[in-house]
Amino acid sequence: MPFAAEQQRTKIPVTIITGFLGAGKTTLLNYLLKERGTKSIAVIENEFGEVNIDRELVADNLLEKEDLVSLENGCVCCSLRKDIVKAFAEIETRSKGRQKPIDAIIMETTGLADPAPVAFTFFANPWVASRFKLDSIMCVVDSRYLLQHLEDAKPEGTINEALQQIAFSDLILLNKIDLVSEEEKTQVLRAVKKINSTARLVQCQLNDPLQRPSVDMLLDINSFSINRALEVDPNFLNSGSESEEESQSTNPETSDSGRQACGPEGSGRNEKKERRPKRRRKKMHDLSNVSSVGIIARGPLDEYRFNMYMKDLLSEKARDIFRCKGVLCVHGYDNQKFVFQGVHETICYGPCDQAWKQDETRINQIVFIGRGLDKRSLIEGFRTCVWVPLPEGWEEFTDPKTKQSYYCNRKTGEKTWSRPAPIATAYVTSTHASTEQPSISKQRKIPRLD
Ligand SMILES: Nc1nc2c(ncn2[C@@H]2O[C@H](COP(=O)(O)OP(=O)(O)OP(=O)(O)O)[C@@H](O)[C@H]2O)c(=O)[nH]1
Repeated sequence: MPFAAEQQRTKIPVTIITGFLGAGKTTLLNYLLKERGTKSIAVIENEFGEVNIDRELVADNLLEKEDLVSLENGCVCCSLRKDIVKAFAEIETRSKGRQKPIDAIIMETTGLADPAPVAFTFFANPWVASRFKLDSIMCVVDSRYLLQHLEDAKPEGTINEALQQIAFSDLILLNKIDLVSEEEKTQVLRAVKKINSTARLVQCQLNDPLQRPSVDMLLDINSFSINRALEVDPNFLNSGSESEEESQSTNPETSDSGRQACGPEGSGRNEKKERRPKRRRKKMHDLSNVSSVGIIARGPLDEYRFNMYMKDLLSEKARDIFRCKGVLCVHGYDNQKFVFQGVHETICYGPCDQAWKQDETRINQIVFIGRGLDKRSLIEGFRTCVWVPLPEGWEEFTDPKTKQSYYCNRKTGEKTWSRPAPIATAYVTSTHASTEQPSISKQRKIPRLD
């Protein structure tokens, strides 16, 4: 075998999973991990919000917990670009202790990431290029919301993330076909083909074992093509912001390809950049009006209150809340852990496969990602959902017809539907608050709200 081909063969294939918020990327990742057979797979998980729910949802499908590297609270295409190289280095270091070497890496990007700069790392950084090859960029499309996301008005000169993700992929999974009519599906297919007519297109329902593509169709398929990337963006190979020294770096510790990231904050002015020759102006990745609010609350949730809170919130804000998800501890369910998943107004809330472990701290973690989020009212609302014991004299009853709880004061005879509990003991923290850090989540550096 010629040397170049042999070298290519021994590189670890990397699959990038892209797709808008809530499209089904983690569902796909978990499916690939469960059905991996004898392959040993490492995962790079990138989460936009500081509260990392996906790590929790993926962890149980890993062979070893060391197989997961998390890049949190930012986008790999923006502020965390330099961290991609470090993540690869981390995987290489960790895999040295393994009996079986890593066969493949899957990187799940945030739903707001532009895959182009991530792909660029494979060509710009010689250290990465010598060890890893980009096998495929796979885009999971949410058939129900794609058209809405494509229509989103974006400021002049900025990218539409949903469009860019489709344009840059070589395999497109048209997911959630159970949620659209035939006519809607035809419209979505037409829109996808208009953006990208060359990618392989597979219709699927990733949450249904009978409607998923086989793993062989998804991993180690060698379908990324640099020529196609250049067709989509002739400037692709200039698209990074690496300076000459950075892109030649063979040491991942010093690699700093994220310094001049896309987006208004990242278009940083350092001297190196100003000395470089001018390139054709690229579209920016502008997330200035999009934010995430992460909330961590100790103590079980009152199920009824939480339902009401979400119902009220989504009846007003469903279009702007792109995504919410959480792991919850609900009062009255012993060790049962709950997962909450929301994509705009589509909500799914149910028991998790795993129970709370004996020594696990029972906390609720929830994250909202969206446009123009009102952080304080989200947190205050969530605070009222935390369950606390009833005050002296009050008892809880269940209405036999509606099955809804109501409360009765034994002494005064007063009745009420809403829980008459003081909520001052509720303990809620926000990832965006500014005061000091409580003990509950030390390693995540989440500041305390109250
Ligand atoms: N109806 C339906 N729901 C699906 C399908 N695939 C995934 N889901 C659900 O969609 C929700 C979001 O799925 P995830 O896999 O977490 O989406 P994601 O793209 O990883 O989300 P982010 O990481 O937040 O961007 C979950 O409730 C899934 O169970 C599908 O084919 N049909």
